[in-house]
Amino acid sequence: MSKLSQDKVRIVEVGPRDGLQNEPKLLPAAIKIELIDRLSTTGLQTIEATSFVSAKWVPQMGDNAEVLRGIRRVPGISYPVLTPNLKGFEAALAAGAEEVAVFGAASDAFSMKNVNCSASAAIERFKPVLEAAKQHGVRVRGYVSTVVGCPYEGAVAPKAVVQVVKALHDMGCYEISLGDTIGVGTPGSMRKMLDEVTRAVPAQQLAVHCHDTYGQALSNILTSLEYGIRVVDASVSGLGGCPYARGASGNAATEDVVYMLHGIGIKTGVDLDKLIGVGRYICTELGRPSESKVNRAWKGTAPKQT
Ligand SMILES: CC(C)(COP(=O)([O-])OP(=O)([O-])OC[C@H]1O[C@@H](n2cnc3c(N)ncnc32)[C@H](O)[C@@H]1OP(=O)([O-])[O-])[C@@H](O)C(=O)NCCC(=O)NCCSC(=O)C[C@@](C)(O)CC(=O)[O-]
Repeated sequence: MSKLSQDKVRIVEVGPRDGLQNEPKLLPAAIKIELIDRLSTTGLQTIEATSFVSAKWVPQMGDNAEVLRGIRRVPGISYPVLTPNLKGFEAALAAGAEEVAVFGAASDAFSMKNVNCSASAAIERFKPVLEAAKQHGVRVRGYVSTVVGCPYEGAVAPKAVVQVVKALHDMGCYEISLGDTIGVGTPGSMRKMLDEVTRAVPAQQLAVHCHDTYGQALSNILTSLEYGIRVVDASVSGLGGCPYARGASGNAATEDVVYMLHGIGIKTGVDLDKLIGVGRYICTELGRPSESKVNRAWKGTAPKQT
């Protein structure tokens, strides 16, 4: 673990999408834009802005084009958006997307609830997205949900995860994010899954996306670092969850992830003070407390770490 202290981790901030898609309060586009603009001042390099899915399915993302068009894009920061199919990709492209993400799952039951088709049918829908993205010079990230557990099928076999990860990798996704969608994973189940996935696809092309339902997200992220993974998804103040995984809480809070990584000596480029300010801003707008322990405890400076 000592070698880690020279390393860098890129954080993919998913609060404006993964966070807000599952907040009961519908925020106006102007607040979402303000959130993303404020996040752009914190040193984050990747901020997932919205998703081009059906507003009938996820009404919270119905203002996707307005949000993507409204943000102030900072050079050097990527603002990916979710696109489940070609229709979503075309709408995202028209609104100026330069990076998109396709999202598959390792469990059929979850895939049916989430995108109304099986896991393998979803992969088929991604093929034209990847082709169109290539033509337009748009980068594509891939997600695999339910990598350790599914809300409908229970434990998920690592082999099922490998199959989807490999399909997305072979299709041309530059990075694949492994989603513990319902936050049931532990370092034990993460290791079993990562043992097999990192044999199939290099750790340099993987990310982790750990929801914190059972309070294991930071431990699971730390476990993924042991495997050489250096991209971590997180949601400011731990906002959100997944609309098709009832009871799942939000992602690891970005503030907590940054605090942990900086404590190990890993660089993220993120200014924790600024990030905490953004977390407080969006929680005030949502009228809810922050899920970030660091945000709640912060008194202006980090306590001395030993
Ligand atoms: C995928 C669909 C659209 C399929 O939905 P469907 O009903 O099977 O689609 P369809 O092709 O049969 O079309 C039905 C209607 O939807 C429209 N439609 C078709 N595509 C689009 C589109 N892209 N954008 C807007 N509208 C669309 C289409 O035009 C048509 O409109 P109508 O003729 O009825 O007026 C639907 O199931 C859907 O939108 N699902 C939402 C999924 C979602 O956003 N889930 C949350 C994100 S995933 C997640 O959170 C997990 C992740 C990534 O964070 C990682 C983790 O934690 O594991």
